[in-house]
Amino acid sequence: KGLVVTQLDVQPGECVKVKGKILSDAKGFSVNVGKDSSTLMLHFNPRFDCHGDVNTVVCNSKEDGTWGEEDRKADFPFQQGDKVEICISFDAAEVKVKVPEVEFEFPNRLGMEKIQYLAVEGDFKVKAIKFS
Ligand SMILES: C=CCO[C@@H]1O[C@H](CO)[C@@H](O[C@@H]2O[C@H](CO)[C@H](O)[C@H](OCc3cn(Cc4cccc(/C=C/CN=C(N)N)c4)nn3)[C@H]2O)[C@H](O)[C@H]1NC(C)=O
Repeated sequence: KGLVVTQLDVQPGECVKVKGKILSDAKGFSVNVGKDSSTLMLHFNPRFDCHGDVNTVVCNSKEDGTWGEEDRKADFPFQQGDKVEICISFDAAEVKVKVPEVEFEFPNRLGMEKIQYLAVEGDFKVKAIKFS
């Protein structure tokens, strides 16, 4: 199922860092932060080849189990087999996802004031997580 961390209390301006390795035959993976699995500030979903998407980062929010509008990003700074470090931070207006060379932004649609939940799913092997 993947790594799930609950009972977090990450405040605006703080950073959730996920270090790991993308599988060499990855089809996709996702990093999810929010309140719980049904209420996500951000579903960050790089797709190598899945759901009909090729090399596309799909971002979305989820409110009480209902997906919001998808936001497909132009950049795709990932390669199968890569080691990556993904840093997520947020403020009242937006969520930022920093990876080497690229920073993605996504609106804080739900106006969440803290991150209590982190889940990493799919073709990604988590090596470390750090909260700073
Ligand atoms: C065109 C038809 C209608 O439009 C499509 O409609 C689909 C269903 O709504 C959307 O898809 C949905 O989009 C959502 C975001 O909005 C979530 O990503 C959701 O996934 C949830 C989910 C996560 N997870 C765990 C997970 C996450 C990542 C990888 C894996 C597994 C890797 C597989 N590895 C292998 N096999 N080696 C597993 N499971 N389900 C996805 O189903 C498509 O984007 C959308 N496409 C477009 C262009 O609009």
